[in-house]
Amino acid sequence: MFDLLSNSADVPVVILAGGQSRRMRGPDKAEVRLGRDRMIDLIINRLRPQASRLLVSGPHDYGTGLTVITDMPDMPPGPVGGIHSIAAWLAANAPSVAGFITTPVDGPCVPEDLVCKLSASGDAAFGLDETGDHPTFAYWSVPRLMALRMQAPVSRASSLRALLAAIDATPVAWPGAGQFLNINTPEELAAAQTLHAGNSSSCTRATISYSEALAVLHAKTRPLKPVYASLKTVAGHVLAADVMAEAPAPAFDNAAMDGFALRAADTDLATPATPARLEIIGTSAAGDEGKAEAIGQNQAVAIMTGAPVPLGTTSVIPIEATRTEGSTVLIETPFPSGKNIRRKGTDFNAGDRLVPKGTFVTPSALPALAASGQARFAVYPKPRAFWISSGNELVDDPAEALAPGQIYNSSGPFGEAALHEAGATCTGRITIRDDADTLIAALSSPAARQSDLVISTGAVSAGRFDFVRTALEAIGATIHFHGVRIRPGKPVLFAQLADGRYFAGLPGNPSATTATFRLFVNPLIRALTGLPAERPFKARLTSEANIRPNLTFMMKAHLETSQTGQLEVKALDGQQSYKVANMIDQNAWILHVEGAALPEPGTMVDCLWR
Ligand SMILES: Nc1nc2c(c(=O)[nH]1)N[C@H]1C(S)=C(S)[C@@H](COP(=O)(O)OP(=O)(O)OC[C@H]3O[C@@H](n4cnc5c(N)ncnc54)[C@H](O)[C@@H]3O)O[C@H]1N2
Ligand code: MOO
Ligand SMILES: [Mg+2]
Repeated sequence: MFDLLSNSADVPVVILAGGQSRRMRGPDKAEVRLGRDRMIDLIINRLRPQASRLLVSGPHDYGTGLTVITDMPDMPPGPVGGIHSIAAWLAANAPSVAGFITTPVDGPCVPEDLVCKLSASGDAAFGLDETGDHPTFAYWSVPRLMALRMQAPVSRASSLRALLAAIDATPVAWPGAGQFLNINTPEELAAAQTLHAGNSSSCTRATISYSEALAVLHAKTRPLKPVYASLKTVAGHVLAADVMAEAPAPAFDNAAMDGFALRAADTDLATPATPARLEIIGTSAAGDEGKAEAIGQNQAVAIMTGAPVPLGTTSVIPIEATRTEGSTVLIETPFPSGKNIRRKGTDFNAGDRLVPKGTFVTPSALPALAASGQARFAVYPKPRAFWISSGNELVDDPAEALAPGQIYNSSGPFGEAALHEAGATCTGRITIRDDADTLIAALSSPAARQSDLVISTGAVSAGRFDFVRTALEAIGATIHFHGVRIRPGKPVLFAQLADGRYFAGLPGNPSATTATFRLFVNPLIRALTGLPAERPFKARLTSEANIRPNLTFMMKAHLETSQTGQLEVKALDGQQSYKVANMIDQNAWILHVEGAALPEPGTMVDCLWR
C-alpha cells in the first residue's frame, strides 16, 4: 500500500480507465494488448520512471495492485465526473496533495517527460502537440476543482476541455505528433501495434534524477544464479551462502613455541644454582599424530611450534629459556603454568559461521575459507559483460594513422579494465559503425549472447546517428530509463533485452562514459553479485567546484591524504567530458547529488573511488 502523504512533492498520476470502449466494439481498453502487453501495463511501465504514485480511476485495478478511485455516486458518468471524483478522493485521503496528473489508459505512447513538464507549468495544464490539444493528458489543481464543484453542480453535458478552461489550465507544447496517441478505433490499434513493434523515437527523452535512476536500476536488477567455486577460484567472488566450519580450529592443543613441553610444577623450586633437571623422553613435531608419551614427574618432551602437546603438559617453555645437557633439559627459574599452549577450538568451533553470505572474498578471507574444511563455496558468478564501442570515427589500432575525422577509441580499453576492476569479466569487445542493424547483429553474436550485460558507448544522445534506443526498441527491449539529470552523461540509457540481458548505453564523450560507468555500471555489477549499494565517503574539498543546482555532478577529482592524515580532494581542471588528459591524475570522483548544498572550498564533499 503506498502512502500518499509521504512526500507532497511527488505528484500522483491517475490512469483514466473508466471510459466505455464503444468505438472499439469490444473489450475494456485497459485489457487490449499491444504486442504481448496489456495497454494498462504498458502505460504503467512508461509512467513508473517518472511517477512514484500511480492510481487508477476505473472500475477495478486490473490486477495491477494500484489504488483504485471509483466515481462518486452523485457524479454523471463520463470523464468530467471521473476528474471531480479523483479531486474529492485526494482532498479526503491525501490533503497535502495540491494537484494530480491524468493520462488515459488508451494512450500507450505517453511522453516520458509528461509528469516533469506538466507539473512544472503552474497549477493546471494540458498537453498540446502538432495534432492539437489533449485534455486527458493534464495536470489538475485539486483546490480549483473543489471550488468549481462548490459553485455549481457538475453537468452531464460538460466536457474535459470546458473543465480545463474553467480552472484556467494552460497548454504545454510537445514537439511532433504521436505521443498523445489515443487508441479509439481498430485502425488506430493497428497503427499503434506498428509503432510499438518498431520505433518510438518520436518520444522525447525522460530526464529523471540520479537517485530515481539508481532506484529503477536496483528495482530491475536481480542477483545472478549462484554457482560453486573451489578454494582456488573463490577469490574475487561474493559468497552466496554462509560458510560454516566443519571442525574446530585448532583441531588439537598444540605448542605456540619451539621448546619443551613440561609440567610447570617441576620448575617451582628452580634457581640458577639448583636448576630443575627434566629428562627428555621424546620429541613432538608439527604433523605428528600427537601420540607422544605422556609426561610424568620431572620429564619433558622436545616440541616444535604447531606440534600436538603430550598428555600431562601444562606449559611449553621456549628453547631460549633452557639449557640442554645430553638428554636432560635444565631450567634455572620457575616457569608458570598455562604458557604457550594453543587450545583446541579457541579460533573457531565446528558449526560456527566463519564467513557470512555477501562477503566479497579478498585474499585476506582465504585463510578462514581454507581453514573451514569446505571444498566448495556457493558464490555469485562474475557478471559477464560484452562491450560495444560505436562510432564511424573510431580507430582501435594505435599503429594506424588517423585519417581526417577519425579519433582513437579511448573508452574501449577503459571498458575492459574497468569491468575487470568492478568484478565482472569481459566476454568480448568490439567496435561498430553507427548503424542500428550492426548493433542488432552484434547483440546476437555468440560472445554477446553469453553475457549477462551489454555495454555500449556512443549514439544515445539526440544526434541523427544516435540509433541505440531505436535499435533496442526494434528488438523488443524494455527501456528502463533514458536520460538522467546528471553531468556529464545525461543521455545515459538503461534497458533490458527481451532475453533478460541488461543493457547500459553509455554516452560517447570519454568522461561521460567513465562517469556513467561509475554511476550505473558499478552499481549494476554490485547488484548482480548480491552486494549492497555503495555509500560515498567524505573528503575535504581543497578547490573550487563549478557546480550548478538541479543537476547531479560527477567531477573528475584527485584525492590524497594531508600531512595530518585528513582525506582531501580537489576537482581537476578541465571537467569537460571530451577531455582525457587530466584523467591521468584522477583517482576519485566528487559526487554532488542534485538538491544538496553547493560545496564551498574547505567543506566536506561526497566522493567515490575512481
Ligand atoms: N542536441 C544535443 N546534443 C547533445 C546532447 C543533447 O542532449 N542534445 N547531449 C550531449 C551529451 S551530454 C553527450 S555526453 C553526448 C553523447 O553523445 P552520444 O552518446 O550520442 O555519443 P556520440 O554522438 O556517438 O559521440 C559523442 C562524442 O564522443 C566521442 N566518442 C564516442 N565514442 C568514443 C570513444 N570510444 N572514444 C573516444 N571518443 C568517443 C565522439 O567522437 C563524439 O565526439 O552528446 C552531446 N550532444
Ligand atoms: O555527458 Mo555529456 O556533455 O554531459 O559529455
Ligand atoms: Mg551523438
